[in-house]
Amino acid sequence: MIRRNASRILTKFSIGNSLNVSSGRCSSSQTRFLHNDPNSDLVLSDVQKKTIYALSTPVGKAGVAVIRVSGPDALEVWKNVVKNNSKQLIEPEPWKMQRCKIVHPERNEALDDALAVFFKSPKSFTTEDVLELHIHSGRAIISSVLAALSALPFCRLAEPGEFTRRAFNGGRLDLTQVEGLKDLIEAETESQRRIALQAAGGASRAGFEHLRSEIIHCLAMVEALIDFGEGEDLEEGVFEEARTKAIQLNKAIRGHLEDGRRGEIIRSGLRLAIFGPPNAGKSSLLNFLAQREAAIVTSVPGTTRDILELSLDIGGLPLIVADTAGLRTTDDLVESIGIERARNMVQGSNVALCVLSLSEIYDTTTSSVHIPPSIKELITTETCFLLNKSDLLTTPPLEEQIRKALGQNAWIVSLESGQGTLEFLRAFEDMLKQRYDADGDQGASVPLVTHARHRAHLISASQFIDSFLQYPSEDIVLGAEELRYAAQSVGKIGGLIDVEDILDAVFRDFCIGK
Ligand SMILES: Nc1nc2c(ncn2[C@@H]2O[C@H](COP(=O)(O)OP(=O)(O)OP(=O)(O)O)[C@@H](O)[C@H]2O)c(=O)[nH]1
Ligand SMILES: [K+]
Ligand SMILES: [Mg+2]
Repeated sequence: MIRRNASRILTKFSIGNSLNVSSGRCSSSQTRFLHNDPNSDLVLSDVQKKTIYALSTPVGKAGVAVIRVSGPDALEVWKNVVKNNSKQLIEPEPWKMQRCKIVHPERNEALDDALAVFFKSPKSFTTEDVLELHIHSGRAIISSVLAALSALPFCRLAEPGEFTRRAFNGGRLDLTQVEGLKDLIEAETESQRRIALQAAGGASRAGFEHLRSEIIHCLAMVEALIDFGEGEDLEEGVFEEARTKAIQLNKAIRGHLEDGRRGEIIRSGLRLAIFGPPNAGKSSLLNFLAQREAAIVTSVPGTTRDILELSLDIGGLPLIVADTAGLRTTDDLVESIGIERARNMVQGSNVALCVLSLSEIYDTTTSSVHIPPSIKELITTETCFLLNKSDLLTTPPLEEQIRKALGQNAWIVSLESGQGTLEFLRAFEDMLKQRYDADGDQGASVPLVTHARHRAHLISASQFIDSFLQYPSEDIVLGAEELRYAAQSVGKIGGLIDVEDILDAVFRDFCIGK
């Protein structure tokens, strides 16, 4: 009786492709995958079965190049090409580097003096048998070894990303780890590296898996209620408990969604817009940040017309810094288009830095700050201020004074003399790290959502949970559907579907049927 009910739950969850369809149930160590299209037949297709090889390092002259081989015949590849000095077979000792000669399988000619290592399945990157040949990196050597491998009829050249694809299919990596691995390779700054390493190492996977198992736990309560009914076999109050849990879960999901998009911003680069009136020193600031004469600086107001963007690493954060046209009313057609672009740039930025000439906005007699209306309309509570040209005032105000009018993120500098610039840079970096960085001790914690895809699935999970909460206890069958969809939405983030945890949750938490 219990088993029948349990397998009914299981059947409902058997969506997507199964690696072991005929066996019905997966053992807890096995993992099943939900591909984006649940009807696709991607799993273990012919493409997967063959042994593949590829150069894993860039082509060119260097000390070492690595050729990777993966698949059921990796050992066969070893036997054909990995030999000792007398061109005799070497027995592979798994996971141990072995000195060898790489030999052409047909001509028996030594191609290179090398190191080889055999990774026995499943303890390998792809979970298949893997062979790595560490050869000297030179065009002729690399092509002779690749040609030798192509002479083996049971091997073929790998498609782009195919090793990682196999690691995913084998359950070594989930989708967040695949994305993390790609981001790690592409990381250009410290914060990007840190965030990608977390994801590649499985921290995002663990976070999403936890969320999904909590939803499943909630679903299991509702399922038990449907199957056994409250009162007889189940304790009272299960429905309320499920609702309370669902409310908590939605709160947790919203917490992840309301992270200021830090993860996505760090991956793609933080957009910093420099804006302000003409001649304030906006282009001078860009040049200071870039440490080169990237933008034209002249005493002519309206020098910058179009947007000039540079990618910079500031304090380990990736910034896309935009210098913009000075904001003023003008009859010049070209300049007015530039000003329109500047406004859009400020509004679309993550951080806006307003550069003002201190002598023009600070009244020394009244100690007050006056900002032109064309600038004022673009200012928000998040706007940062750089009051430039302090050298033009005999007694410039203290930063504390101007912060009373402009907020904490305001600094006084002279980009010409260099006065205050390093202090500004340090404080500005700290502020950015506080807002965006994924460094545990410096700023905020590592964000869970690093891709728009994660966000979309989390939003739909949250909506399904909301729908569940709309149903009264008489309609829990319909409510359960919503929870099921919520779990699936979170499952899609990692591309993983593991059915065993549903059953575990049911049997662990309820004393059913005694
Ligand atoms: N005295 C003084 N002059 C400065 C300072 N910073 C910049 N300047 C000068 O101010 C003028 C304008 O500088 P830019 O950097 O071109 O100013 P901008 O805001 O980009 O100007 P537009 O592109 O025309 O809007 C140039 O002559 C700079 O040399 C400063 O700290 N002190
Ligand atoms: K100028
Ligand atoms: Mg300029």
